[in-house]
Amino acid sequence: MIELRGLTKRYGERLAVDDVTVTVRPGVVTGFLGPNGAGKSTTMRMVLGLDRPTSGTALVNGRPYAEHRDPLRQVGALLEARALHPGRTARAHLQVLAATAGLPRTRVDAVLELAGLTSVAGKRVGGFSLGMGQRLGVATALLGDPATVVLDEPVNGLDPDGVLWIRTLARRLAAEGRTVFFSSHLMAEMAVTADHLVVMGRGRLVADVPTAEFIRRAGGDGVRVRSTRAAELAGLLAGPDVVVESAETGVLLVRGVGPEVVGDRAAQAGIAVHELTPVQASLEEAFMALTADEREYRTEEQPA
Ligand SMILES: Nc1ncnc2c1ncn2[C@@H]1O[C@H](COP(=O)(O)OP(=O)(O)OP(=O)(O)O)[C@@H](O)[C@H]1O
Repeated sequence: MIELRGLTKRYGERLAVDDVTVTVRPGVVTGFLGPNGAGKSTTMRMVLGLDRPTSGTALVNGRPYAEHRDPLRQVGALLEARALHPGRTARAHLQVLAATAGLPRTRVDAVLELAGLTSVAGKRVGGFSLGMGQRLGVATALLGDPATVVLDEPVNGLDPDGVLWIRTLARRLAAEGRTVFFSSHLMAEMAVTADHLVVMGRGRLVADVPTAEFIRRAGGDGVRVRSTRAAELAGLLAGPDVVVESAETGVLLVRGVGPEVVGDRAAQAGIAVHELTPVQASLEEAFMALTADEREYRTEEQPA
């Protein structure tokens, strides 16, 4: 579990993280979204004790990171900037870490296997591709069999196989009851991987909601209806929770009721319908709508 309470980080005049209070729960995959410069990396660094909050607290499994006596067993992290000794093999890299943290050597082979790196375990990491380096980063994060896993942009540089691997792994780790908190710029990836979303914009918390709810808030799912009697049908569908828009002549976009209701009402009135298509709002649209203010502000603030 990660608990942020009034978490704030100021760099000179800039409030990188502004009074953020949020709980990242175990058992679900939580995605961390926000435009560039929103404060995601700074927040993750404070969770991991790499940056000191100006005010507020960041607790991991009930304590600040620095107060844990066995930090690698508590939280595993993959951060964007990783320093790897290029001359070391993948196995040696993990063995050094395991020895330093007092972890059993068996964990090294276990995470090499988990990350699909067993066949290249004896190769020097200096020759690793970005994707292999990313897999080694994830293996490193999981070395201590941690209850909480923090991954900053884990799918960066991964091929489609690697992306699928991260998705499956994140879901498995959550199903095992761990807290999984990961950031990504790939909205489509978030939509299929994250159960819950924490969204930041300009240092502030913009949303802390289930993924489905996030999409619904920004317009939600709808039904596209085509009929020569569209205006008449729009009148029949009108209601307090129903929004009917007309995208083009003879076409309606209906929100608030499902395709069954639209079809039934049309049939009852004897109105022929030539198209009835459920339309899902994309996570990308939802994200853009929710963070528009934050991005506009930043553009004004930092002219290119
Ligand atoms: N060490 C630092 N000194 C000064 N300002 C910093 C420092 N680290 C971050 N910032 C500023 O704090 C703000 C938040 O940055 P941060 O890297 O946390 O954002 P982010 O959401 O991770 O962005 P990105 O997606 O681009 O990585 C930015 O305006 C950044 O310029």
